[in-house]
Amino acid sequence: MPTPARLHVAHALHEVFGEKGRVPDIWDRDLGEDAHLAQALLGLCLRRWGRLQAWVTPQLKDPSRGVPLGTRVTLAMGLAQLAWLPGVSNHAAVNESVDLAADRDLGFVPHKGLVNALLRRAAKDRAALAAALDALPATLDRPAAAERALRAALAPHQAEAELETLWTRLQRPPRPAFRLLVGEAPEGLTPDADLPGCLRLADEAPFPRPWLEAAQGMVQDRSSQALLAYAWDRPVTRILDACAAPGGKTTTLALRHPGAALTALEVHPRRVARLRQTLQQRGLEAQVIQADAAEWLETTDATFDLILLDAPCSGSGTLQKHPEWPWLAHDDLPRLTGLQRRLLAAAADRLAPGGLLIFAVCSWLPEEGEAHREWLAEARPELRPAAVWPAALGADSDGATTAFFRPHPLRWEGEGFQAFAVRRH
Ligand SMILES: C[S@@+](CC[C@H](N)C(=O)[O-])C[C@H]1O[C@@H](n2cnc3c(N)ncnc32)[C@H](O)[C@@H]1O
Repeated sequence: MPTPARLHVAHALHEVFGEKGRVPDIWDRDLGEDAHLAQALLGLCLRRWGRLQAWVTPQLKDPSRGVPLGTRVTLAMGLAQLAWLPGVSNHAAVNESVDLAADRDLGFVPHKGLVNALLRRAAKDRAALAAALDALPATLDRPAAAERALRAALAPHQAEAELETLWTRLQRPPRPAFRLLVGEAPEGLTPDADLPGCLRLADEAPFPRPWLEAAQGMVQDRSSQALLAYAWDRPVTRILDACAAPGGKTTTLALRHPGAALTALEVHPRRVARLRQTLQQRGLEAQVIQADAAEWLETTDATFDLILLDAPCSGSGTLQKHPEWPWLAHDDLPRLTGLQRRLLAAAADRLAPGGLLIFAVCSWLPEEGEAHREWLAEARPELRPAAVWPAALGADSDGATTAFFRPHPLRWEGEGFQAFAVRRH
Protein backbone atom coordinates (compact mmCIF):
# COMPACT_ATOMS: atom_id res chain seq x y z
CA MET A 1 0.00 0.00 0.00
CA PRO A 2 1.59 3.37 -1.01
CA THR A 3 2.08 5.96 1.74
CA PRO A 4 -0.61 8.69 2.12
CA ALA A 5 1.89 11.24 0.79
CA ARG A 6 2.32 9.36 -2.48
CA LEU A 7 -1.42 8.72 -2.75
CA HIS A 8 -2.02 12.47 -2.39
CA VAL A 9 0.51 13.24 -5.10
CA ALA A 10 -1.02 10.67 -7.45
CA HIS A 11 -4.51 12.08 -6.83
CA ALA A 12 -3.30 15.62 -7.45
CA LEU A 13 -1.60 14.64 -10.72
CA HIS A 14 -4.78 12.91 -11.90
CA GLU A 15 -6.74 16.04 -11.06
CA VAL A 16 -4.37 18.28 -13.04
CA PHE A 17 -3.65 16.09 -16.07
CA GLY A 18 -6.96 14.20 -16.17
CA GLU A 19 -9.49 16.84 -15.17
CA LYS A 20 -7.43 19.97 -15.94
CA GLY A 21 -8.28 21.03 -12.39
CA ARG A 22 -6.17 22.77 -9.78
CA VAL A 23 -4.20 20.89 -7.14
CA PRO A 24 -6.71 20.12 -4.39
CA ASP A 25 -6.14 22.07 -1.20
CA ILE A 26 -5.20 19.11 0.99
CA TRP A 27 -1.57 19.58 1.70
CA ASP A 28 -1.62 20.57 5.30
CA ARG A 29 -4.05 17.94 6.44
CA ASP A 30 -3.31 14.42 7.58
CA LEU A 31 0.12 14.08 6.04
CA GLY A 32 2.18 14.84 9.14
CA GLU A 33 5.90 14.61 8.52
CA ASP A 34 5.33 13.32 5.02
CA ALA A 35 3.83 16.65 3.92
CA HIS A 36 7.33 17.75 2.97
CA LEU A 37 7.92 14.76 0.74
CA ALA A 38 4.49 15.14 -0.86
CA GLN A 39 5.06 18.81 -1.61
CA ALA A 40 8.54 18.26 -3.04
CA LEU A 41 7.44 15.32 -5.16
CA LEU A 42 4.35 17.02 -6.52
CA GLY A 43 6.35 20.17 -7.33
CA LEU A 44 8.95 18.13 -9.23
CA CYS A 45 6.35 16.17 -11.19
CA LEU A 46 4.45 19.33 -12.18
CA ARG A 47 7.51 21.44 -12.95
CA ARG A 48 9.22 18.70 -14.99
CA TRP A 49 6.22 16.85 -16.39
CA GLY A 50 7.17 17.45 -20.03
CA ARG A 51 10.68 16.09 -19.59
CA LEU A 52 9.55 13.12 -17.52
CA GLN A 53 7.10 12.12 -20.25
CA ALA A 54 9.68 12.67 -23.00
CA TRP A 55 12.07 10.32 -21.16
CA VAL A 56 9.43 7.57 -20.97
CA THR A 57 8.23 7.61 -24.59
CA PRO A 58 11.32 6.11 -26.28
CA GLN A 59 11.45 3.32 -23.68
CA LEU A 60 8.11 1.94 -24.86
CA LYS A 61 7.82 -0.86 -27.40
CA ASP A 62 5.10 0.95 -29.35
CA PRO A 63 4.96 4.65 -28.35
CA SER A 64 2.33 5.37 -31.00
CA ARG A 65 -0.27 3.49 -28.91
CA GLY A 66 -0.22 6.25 -26.32
CA VAL A 67 0.27 5.83 -22.58
CA PRO A 68 -2.63 5.77 -20.10
CA LEU A 69 -2.62 8.54 -17.52
CA GLY A 70 -2.25 6.04 -14.67
CA THR A 71 1.02 4.81 -16.17
CA ARG A 72 2.30 8.32 -16.86
CA VAL A 73 1.56 9.38 -13.29
CA THR A 74 3.19 6.38 -11.63
CA LEU A 75 6.27 6.53 -13.84
CA ALA A 76 6.68 10.30 -13.38
CA MET A 77 6.50 9.88 -9.61
CA GLY A 78 8.98 7.01 -9.55
CA LEU A 79 11.44 8.74 -11.88
CA ALA A 80 11.26 12.06 -10.04
CA GLN A 81 12.09 10.36 -6.74
CA LEU A 82 14.99 8.45 -8.26
CA ALA A 83 16.41 11.46 -10.09
CA TRP A 84 15.95 14.32 -7.67
CA LEU A 85 15.07 13.09 -4.19
CA PRO A 86 18.25 11.44 -2.87
CA GLY A 87 16.68 10.88 0.55
CA VAL A 88 14.21 8.37 -0.95
CA SER A 89 15.57 4.82 -1.21
CA ASN A 90 15.46 2.83 -4.45
CA HIS A 91 13.18 0.38 -2.73
CA ALA A 92 10.61 3.04 -1.76
CA ALA A 93 10.75 4.85 -5.11
CA VAL A 94 10.31 1.68 -7.17
CA ASN A 95 8.03 -0.49 -5.03
CA GLU A 96 5.58 2.24 -4.08
CA SER A 97 5.26 3.24 -7.73
CA VAL A 98 4.60 -0.38 -8.67
CA ASP A 99 1.93 -0.53 -5.95
CA LEU A 100 0.40 2.64 -7.38
CA ALA A 101 0.45 1.13 -10.87
CA ALA A 102 -1.56 -1.77 -9.44
CA ASP A 103 -4.19 0.57 -8.02
CA ARG A 104 -7.30 0.52 -10.22
CA ASP A 105 -8.05 4.23 -9.76
CA LEU A 106 -4.58 5.72 -9.76
CA GLY A 107 -2.55 3.36 -11.92
CA PHE A 108 -3.05 1.12 -14.95
CA VAL A 109 -2.90 -2.47 -13.81
CA PRO A 110 -1.71 -4.06 -17.11
CA HIS A 111 1.36 -1.79 -16.97
CA LYS A 112 2.48 -2.89 -13.52
CA GLY A 113 5.29 -5.00 -15.04
CA LEU A 114 6.34 -2.19 -17.36
CA VAL A 115 6.54 0.32 -14.49
CA ASN A 116 8.55 -2.18 -12.44
CA ALA A 117 11.02 -2.90 -15.26
CA LEU A 118 11.59 0.73 -16.26
CA LEU A 119 12.06 1.99 -12.72
CA ARG A 120 14.34 -0.88 -11.69
CA ARG A 121 16.56 -0.17 -14.68
CA ALA A 122 16.58 3.58 -13.94
CA ALA A 123 17.41 2.94 -10.27
CA LYS A 124 20.71 1.26 -11.24
CA ASP A 125 22.25 4.65 -12.02
CA ARG A 126 20.28 7.50 -10.47
CA ALA A 127 22.88 10.13 -11.38
CA ALA A 128 22.72 9.09 -15.05
CA LEU A 129 18.91 9.27 -14.92
CA ALA A 130 19.05 12.80 -13.47
CA ALA A 131 21.59 13.85 -16.11
CA ALA A 132 19.49 12.41 -18.94
CA LEU A 133 16.35 14.18 -17.69
CA ASP A 134 18.16 17.47 -17.14
CA ALA A 135 19.63 17.27 -20.64
CA LEU A 136 16.19 17.25 -22.25
CA PRO A 137 15.00 20.70 -23.46
CA ALA A 138 13.47 22.79 -20.66
CA THR A 139 10.87 24.00 -23.17
CA LEU A 140 9.16 20.59 -22.85
CA ASP A 141 7.98 21.71 -19.40
CA ARG A 142 6.59 24.96 -20.75
CA PRO A 143 3.30 24.60 -22.60
CA ALA A 144 1.94 27.47 -24.71
CA ALA A 145 0.02 29.06 -21.82
CA ALA A 146 3.20 29.44 -19.77
CA GLU A 147 5.13 30.82 -22.73
CA ARG A 148 2.43 33.42 -23.26
CA ALA A 149 2.34 34.42 -19.58
CA LEU A 150 6.13 34.86 -19.53
CA ARG A 151 6.10 37.04 -22.63
CA ALA A 152 3.28 39.14 -21.17
CA ALA A 153 5.28 39.58 -17.95
CA LEU A 154 8.40 40.76 -19.74
CA ALA A 155 7.06 42.74 -22.72
CA PRO A 156 6.03 45.89 -20.79
CA HIS A 157 9.61 46.12 -19.49
CA GLN A 158 11.19 45.46 -22.91
CA ALA A 159 12.80 42.39 -21.33
CA GLU A 160 11.59 39.53 -23.57
CA ALA A 161 15.22 38.44 -24.03
CA GLU A 162 15.21 37.34 -20.39
CA LEU A 163 12.50 34.74 -20.79
CA GLU A 164 14.74 31.80 -19.84
CA THR A 165 15.97 33.60 -16.72
CA LEU A 166 12.42 34.32 -15.62
CA TRP A 167 11.29 30.75 -16.26
CA THR A 168 14.22 29.37 -14.25
CA ARG A 169 13.42 31.72 -11.39
CA LEU A 170 9.76 30.69 -11.39
CA GLN A 171 10.71 27.02 -11.05
CA ARG A 172 11.88 27.56 -7.47
CA PRO A 173 9.06 27.40 -4.91
CA PRO A 174 8.44 30.95 -3.62
CA ARG A 175 9.66 32.08 -0.19
CA PRO A 176 6.66 33.06 1.91
CA ALA A 177 6.17 36.61 3.18
CA PHE A 178 4.32 37.51 6.38
CA ARG A 179 2.64 40.40 8.10
CA LEU A 180 2.27 41.08 11.81
CA LEU A 181 -1.32 41.55 13.02
CA VAL A 182 -0.89 41.92 16.80
CA GLY A 183 1.88 41.61 19.38
CA GLU A 184 5.41 40.85 18.35
CA ALA A 185 6.84 38.78 15.54
CA PRO A 186 8.19 35.38 16.60
CA GLU A 187 11.87 34.52 16.40
CA GLY A 188 12.91 33.52 12.93
CA LEU A 189 10.96 36.27 11.16
CA THR A 190 13.03 39.26 10.06
CA PRO A 191 12.05 42.54 8.39
CA ASP A 192 12.17 42.62 4.60
CA ALA A 193 14.89 45.08 3.58
CA ASP A 194 12.80 46.69 0.82
CA LEU A 195 9.22 46.52 1.99
CA PRO A 196 8.23 48.11 5.32
CA GLY A 197 6.05 45.87 7.46
CA CYS A 198 6.84 42.75 5.47
CA LEU A 199 8.46 39.87 7.37
CA ARG A 200 10.55 37.05 5.91
CA LEU A 201 11.50 33.68 7.30
CA ALA A 202 15.20 33.45 8.17
CA ASP A 203 17.11 30.51 6.68
CA GLU A 204 16.52 27.30 8.63
CA ALA A 205 13.85 28.95 10.85
CA PRO A 206 10.73 26.82 11.42
CA PHE A 207 7.53 27.81 9.66
CA PRO A 208 5.65 29.99 12.22
CA ARG A 209 2.50 27.87 12.28
CA PRO A 210 1.52 28.50 15.95
CA TRP A 211 1.83 32.27 15.41
CA LEU A 212 -0.40 32.09 12.32
CA GLU A 213 -2.91 29.81 14.04
CA ALA A 214 -3.12 32.26 16.95
CA ALA A 215 -4.09 34.95 14.37
CA GLN A 216 -1.15 37.10 15.44
CA GLY A 217 0.19 37.21 11.92
CA MET A 218 -0.72 36.21 8.39
CA VAL A 219 0.92 35.03 5.20
CA GLN A 220 0.62 37.68 2.51
CA ASP A 221 2.53 37.79 -0.72
CA ARG A 222 4.96 40.71 -1.14
CA SER A 223 3.10 42.04 -4.17
CA SER A 224 -0.18 42.18 -2.24
CA GLN A 225 1.59 43.96 0.59
CA ALA A 226 3.15 46.53 -1.75
CA LEU A 227 -0.18 47.01 -3.55
CA LEU A 228 -1.91 47.83 -0.26
CA ALA A 229 0.82 50.27 0.76
CA TYR A 230 -0.83 52.82 -1.59
CA ALA A 231 -0.20 56.44 -0.62
CA TRP A 232 -3.58 57.99 0.15
CA ASP A 233 -4.19 60.54 2.86
CA ARG A 234 -7.73 61.69 2.05
CA PRO A 235 -10.48 60.82 4.53
CA VAL A 236 -11.78 57.28 4.16
CA THR A 237 -15.01 56.49 5.98
CA ARG A 238 -16.70 53.91 3.69
CA ILE A 239 -14.69 51.10 2.13
CA LEU A 240 -15.79 48.37 -0.26
CA ASP A 241 -13.77 45.20 -0.80
CA ALA A 242 -15.67 43.85 -3.79
CA CYS A 243 -14.11 40.38 -4.13
CA ALA A 244 -12.94 39.68 -0.64
CA ALA A 245 -12.39 36.01 0.27
CA PRO A 246 -10.31 34.60 1.84
CA GLY A 247 -9.85 38.03 3.41
CA GLY A 248 -6.13 38.81 3.32
CA LYS A 249 -6.61 42.22 1.76
CA THR A 250 -9.80 42.87 3.79
CA THR A 251 -7.61 42.40 6.87
CA THR A 252 -5.07 44.95 5.65
CA LEU A 253 -7.79 47.44 4.72
CA ALA A 254 -9.40 47.12 8.16
CA LEU A 255 -6.06 47.68 9.88
CA ARG A 256 -5.07 50.57 7.62
CA HIS A 257 -8.34 52.45 8.05
CA PRO A 258 -9.56 51.75 11.59
CA GLY A 259 -12.96 53.25 12.23
CA ALA A 260 -14.05 53.17 8.58
CA ALA A 261 -17.18 51.17 7.71
CA LEU A 262 -15.96 48.19 5.71
CA THR A 263 -18.22 46.19 3.39
CA ALA A 264 -16.86 42.92 1.98
CA LEU A 265 -18.57 41.08 -0.89
CA GLU A 266 -17.99 37.49 -1.97
CA VAL A 267 -20.07 35.36 -4.28
CA HIS A 268 -19.17 31.77 -3.32
CA PRO A 269 -20.88 30.51 -0.14
CA ARG A 270 -17.94 28.42 1.05
CA ARG A 271 -15.57 31.30 0.51
CA VAL A 272 -17.97 33.62 2.36
CA ALA A 273 -17.69 31.27 5.34
CA ARG A 274 -13.90 31.37 5.06
CA LEU A 275 -13.96 35.18 4.91
CA ARG A 276 -16.15 35.43 8.00
CA GLN A 277 -13.87 33.02 9.83
CA THR A 278 -10.76 35.04 8.87
CA LEU A 279 -12.28 38.26 10.16
CA GLN A 280 -13.61 36.70 13.32
CA GLN A 281 -10.28 35.04 14.20
CA ARG A 282 -8.51 38.34 13.70
CA GLY A 283 -11.08 40.31 15.68
CA LEU A 284 -11.96 42.57 12.76
CA GLU A 285 -15.32 44.16 11.97
CA ALA A 286 -16.82 44.20 8.49
CA GLN A 287 -20.22 43.81 6.94
CA VAL A 288 -19.87 40.61 4.93
CA ILE A 289 -22.42 40.16 2.15
CA GLN A 290 -22.77 37.08 0.00
CA ALA A 291 -23.50 38.51 -3.44
CA ASP A 292 -22.40 38.69 -7.02
CA ALA A 293 -20.46 41.94 -6.81
CA ALA A 294 -21.50 43.02 -10.32
CA GLU A 295 -25.20 42.63 -9.55
CA TRP A 296 -24.81 44.17 -6.12
CA LEU A 297 -22.89 47.19 -7.41
CA GLU A 298 -25.32 47.70 -10.29
CA THR A 299 -28.31 47.89 -7.95
CA THR A 300 -27.01 49.62 -4.83
CA ASP A 301 -27.09 53.38 -4.38
CA ALA A 302 -24.28 53.31 -1.80
CA THR A 303 -21.02 55.07 -2.61
CA PHE A 304 -17.55 54.50 -1.19
CA ASP A 305 -14.42 56.55 -0.53
CA LEU A 306 -12.22 53.54 -1.23
CA ILE A 307 -13.02 50.55 -3.43
CA LEU A 308 -10.71 47.59 -3.82
CA LEU A 309 -11.59 45.37 -6.76
CA ASP A 310 -9.24 42.39 -6.45
CA ALA A 311 -10.91 40.70 -9.37
CA PRO A 312 -11.15 36.99 -10.16
CA CYS A 313 -8.58 36.31 -12.86
CA SER A 314 -6.55 33.65 -14.65
CA GLY A 315 -3.89 33.77 -11.91
CA SER A 316 -1.10 33.74 -14.50
CA GLY A 317 1.05 35.78 -12.12
CA THR A 318 0.92 32.99 -9.54
CA LEU A 319 2.54 30.25 -11.57
CA GLN A 320 5.55 30.09 -9.25
CA LYS A 321 3.26 29.13 -6.36
CA HIS A 322 0.97 27.03 -8.55
CA PRO A 323 3.15 24.89 -10.83
CA GLU A 324 0.03 23.24 -12.24
CA TRP A 325 -1.00 26.56 -13.81
CA PRO A 326 0.80 25.99 -17.14
CA TRP A 327 -1.06 22.68 -17.62
CA LEU A 328 -4.62 23.91 -16.98
CA ALA A 329 -7.14 24.40 -19.80
CA HIS A 330 -7.38 28.22 -19.64
CA ASP A 331 -10.58 28.15 -21.63
CA ASP A 332 -12.47 30.56 -19.35
CA LEU A 333 -10.39 33.64 -20.11
CA PRO A 334 -13.13 35.33 -22.18
CA ARG A 335 -15.62 34.81 -19.32
CA LEU A 336 -13.14 36.22 -16.81
CA THR A 337 -12.23 39.30 -18.83
CA GLY A 338 -15.95 39.96 -19.41
CA LEU A 339 -16.64 39.69 -15.69
CA GLN A 340 -13.65 41.91 -14.82
CA ARG A 341 -14.90 44.62 -17.21
CA ARG A 342 -18.43 44.47 -15.81
CA LEU A 343 -17.15 44.63 -12.22
CA LEU A 344 -14.87 47.53 -13.07
CA ALA A 345 -17.62 49.57 -14.74
CA ALA A 346 -20.00 48.97 -11.86
CA ALA A 347 -17.37 49.75 -9.20
CA ALA A 348 -16.33 52.95 -10.98
CA ASP A 349 -19.92 54.18 -10.78
CA ARG A 350 -20.06 53.68 -7.00
CA LEU A 351 -16.99 55.78 -6.24
CA ALA A 352 -17.78 58.83 -4.09
CA PRO A 353 -16.38 62.27 -5.02
CA GLY A 354 -12.75 62.36 -3.93
CA GLY A 355 -12.70 58.55 -3.67
CA LEU A 356 -10.06 56.04 -4.78
CA LEU A 357 -10.67 52.87 -6.81
CA ILE A 358 -7.98 50.21 -7.06
CA PHE A 359 -8.41 47.44 -9.61
CA ALA A 360 -6.02 44.50 -9.25
CA VAL A 361 -5.41 41.09 -10.82
CA CYS A 362 -2.64 38.59 -10.06
CA SER A 363 -2.05 38.16 -13.76
CA TRP A 364 0.40 39.35 -16.36
CA LEU A 365 -1.97 38.97 -19.31
CA PRO A 366 -2.63 42.38 -20.87
CA GLU A 367 -6.33 41.70 -21.46
CA GLU A 368 -6.81 41.29 -17.69
CA GLY A 369 -5.10 44.55 -16.68
CA GLU A 370 -3.74 47.02 -19.18
CA ALA A 371 -6.72 46.66 -21.53
CA HIS A 372 -9.19 47.43 -18.71
CA ARG A 373 -7.15 50.46 -17.70
CA GLU A 374 -7.23 51.83 -21.25
CA TRP A 375 -10.92 51.11 -21.55
CA LEU A 376 -11.71 52.91 -18.29
CA ALA A 377 -9.75 56.01 -19.33
CA GLU A 378 -12.05 56.33 -22.39
CA ALA A 379 -15.30 55.16 -20.82
CA ARG A 380 -15.06 57.17 -17.58
CA PRO A 381 -12.95 60.25 -18.38
CA GLU A 382 -14.15 61.87 -15.16
CA LEU A 383 -11.95 59.38 -13.25
CA ARG A 384 -8.27 60.32 -13.23
CA PRO A 385 -5.19 58.14 -12.69
CA ALA A 386 -4.06 58.30 -9.07
CA ALA A 387 -0.31 57.82 -8.70
CA VAL A 388 -0.30 56.04 -5.35
CA TRP A 389 2.67 53.65 -5.70
CA PRO A 390 6.42 54.26 -5.95
CA ALA A 391 7.50 54.53 -9.60
CA ALA A 392 9.81 51.52 -9.18
CA LEU A 393 6.71 49.31 -8.95
CA GLY A 394 5.36 50.51 -12.30
CA ALA A 395 6.38 49.76 -15.84
CA ASP A 396 6.78 53.06 -17.57
CA SER A 397 6.41 55.91 -15.14
CA ASP A 398 8.68 58.92 -15.58
CA GLY A 399 7.93 60.52 -12.19
CA ALA A 400 8.47 59.43 -8.60
CA THR A 401 5.12 57.65 -8.42
CA THR A 402 2.90 55.55 -10.65
CA ALA A 403 -0.81 54.91 -11.08
CA PHE A 404 -0.13 51.57 -12.80
CA PHE A 405 1.33 48.88 -10.53
CA ARG A 406 3.17 46.35 -12.67
CA PRO A 407 6.46 45.33 -11.02
CA HIS A 408 9.32 44.06 -13.16
CA PRO A 409 9.16 40.25 -12.78
CA LEU A 410 12.94 39.94 -12.47
CA ARG A 411 13.64 42.93 -10.27
CA TRP A 412 10.81 42.31 -7.85
CA GLU A 413 10.17 39.25 -5.72
CA GLY A 414 6.47 38.54 -5.49
CA GLU A 415 3.50 37.38 -7.49
CA GLY A 416 2.90 38.91 -10.91
CA PHE A 417 0.29 41.64 -10.57
CA GLN A 418 -1.29 44.38 -12.64
CA ALA A 419 -3.18 47.03 -10.74
CA PHE A 420 -4.26 50.57 -11.44
CA ALA A 421 -5.68 53.32 -9.30
CA VAL A 422 -8.11 56.07 -10.29
CA ARG A 423 -9.79 58.82 -8.29
CA ARG A 424 -12.96 60.80 -8.77
CA HIS A 425 -12.67 64.57 -8.56
C1 LIG B 1 -8.47 37.28 -6.28
S1 LIG B 1 -9.61 36.56 -5.20
C2 LIG B 1 -9.66 37.72 -3.89
C3 LIG B 1 -8.56 37.58 -2.88
C4 LIG B 1 -8.78 38.48 -1.67
N1 LIG B 1 -8.94 39.87 -2.06
C5 LIG B 1 -7.66 38.38 -0.66
O1 LIG B 1 -6.71 39.17 -0.70
O2 LIG B 1 -7.72 37.49 0.19
C6 LIG B 1 -11.13 36.88 -6.00
C7 LIG B 1 -12.35 36.50 -5.18
O3 LIG B 1 -13.50 36.97 -5.89
C8 LIG B 1 -14.52 36.01 -5.76
N2 LIG B 1 -15.48 36.27 -6.85
C9 LIG B 1 -15.49 35.76 -8.09
N3 LIG B 1 -16.50 36.27 -8.80
C10 LIG B 1 -17.16 37.14 -7.99
C11 LIG B 1 -18.29 37.96 -8.14
N4 LIG B 1 -18.97 38.01 -9.29
N5 LIG B 1 -18.70 38.70 -7.09
C12 LIG B 1 -18.02 38.66 -5.91
N6 LIG B 1 -16.94 37.88 -5.71
C13 LIG B 1 -16.50 37.14 -6.74
C14 LIG B 1 -13.81 34.69 -5.80
O4 LIG B 1 -14.59 33.67 -5.23
C15 LIG B 1 -12.55 35.00 -5.01
O5 LIG B 1 -12.74 34.69 -3.66
